Amino acid sequence: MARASGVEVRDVDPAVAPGELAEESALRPRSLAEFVGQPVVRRQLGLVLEAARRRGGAPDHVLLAGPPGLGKTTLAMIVGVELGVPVRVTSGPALQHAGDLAAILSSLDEHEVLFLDEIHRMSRAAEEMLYLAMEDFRVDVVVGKGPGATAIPLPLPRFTLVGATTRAGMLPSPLRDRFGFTGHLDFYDAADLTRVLERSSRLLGVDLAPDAAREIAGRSRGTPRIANRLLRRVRDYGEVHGSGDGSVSLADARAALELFAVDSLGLDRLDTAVLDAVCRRFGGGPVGLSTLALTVGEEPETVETVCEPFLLRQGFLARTPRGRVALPAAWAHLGLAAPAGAPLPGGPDLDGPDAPPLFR
Ligand SMILES: Nc1ncnc2c1ncn2[C@@H]1O[C@H](COP(=O)(O)OP(=O)(O)OP(=O)(O)O)[C@@H](O)[C@H]1O
Repeated sequence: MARASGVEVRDVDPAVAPGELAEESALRPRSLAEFVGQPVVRRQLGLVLEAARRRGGAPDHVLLAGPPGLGKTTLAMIVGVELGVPVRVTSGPALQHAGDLAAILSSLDEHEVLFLDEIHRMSRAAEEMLYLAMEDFRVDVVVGKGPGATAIPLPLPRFTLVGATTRAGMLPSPLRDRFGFTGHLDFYDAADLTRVLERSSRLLGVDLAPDAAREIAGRSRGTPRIANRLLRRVRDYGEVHGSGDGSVSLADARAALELFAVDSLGLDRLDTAVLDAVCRRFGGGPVGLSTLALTVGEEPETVETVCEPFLLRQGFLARTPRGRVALPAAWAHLGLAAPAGAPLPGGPDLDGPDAPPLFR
């Protein structure tokens, strides 16, 4: 945990080396004005916060949904900064007992923000307690056991819950319905990622050539966290093999990205393994999620939340009632010829986060 602008900021990114966490944290935008891209969510959230500020009250609960690394945690911290209140941080997996949640809720101060990351991974008991806390600002603490047990209502301060999830479709509707605003974060386009990289390189003191920034942006999988990570590797390359004066050229960027095996579209090892499995191993599919995950040696949830959204968005894969299928772009990217009768883009649109489980 680190304190910044009166807000507790916790950075947990297993993909980043420990020495880089402070740097990663330093790159986080601290206000909505600094937050690049996501114009719709920025304007919607800006309005919700401004109205609450004018009323002098706490805003409605906010749900932030989208793939990893797009800025959900960053926005949660910004909610605290914009409202001028502290943010308490916890996560779904940490709330396995209702008592854990009751302890956090009862220690909140009036108008504080509670950031609950991975909210879809909360236990059922904590989730039920949260319904009451969100709606009536109270929890019922059960005292005693069996028929003699009594529920003692404990009033809570008026707080704002900011929930974040990579699996909006997994949230039960009573929970979803209790959020007054849901912001859906989408992958960033290359122009916005270029702006993220310009800002980050300024903060890191790297003199990044504009064409080098565009090159990194185009290979960042639409994700600011990946853009920042690649920038650090490109900076390393520039320091060791480049001019050594803090400047990074397009040639440095290309050589570094090649060294770290980031392909022309930014697909990483797992993305490529998934495409390769669907095309080569399963003849283009359909193949079910568990079989696919087993084949590439990953957890189904990782394949589904980290890898697939980008591959679906890029038109490499489609979901059908019988499983994942490769689209022509996947075959072309792997340099393979699509077999006759391979599915074409524009088939059944069953790949949204809210698609019924049958289709996932
Ligand atoms: N809009 C943005 N502008 C500039 N930088 C951004 C933006 N969004 C995210 N970043 C950068 O990307 C990093 C990752 O963002 P963040 O941790 O908020 O993502 P997340 O959606 O919460 O990811 P996860 O689901 O994995 O927790 C941040 O450290 C920040 O530097």
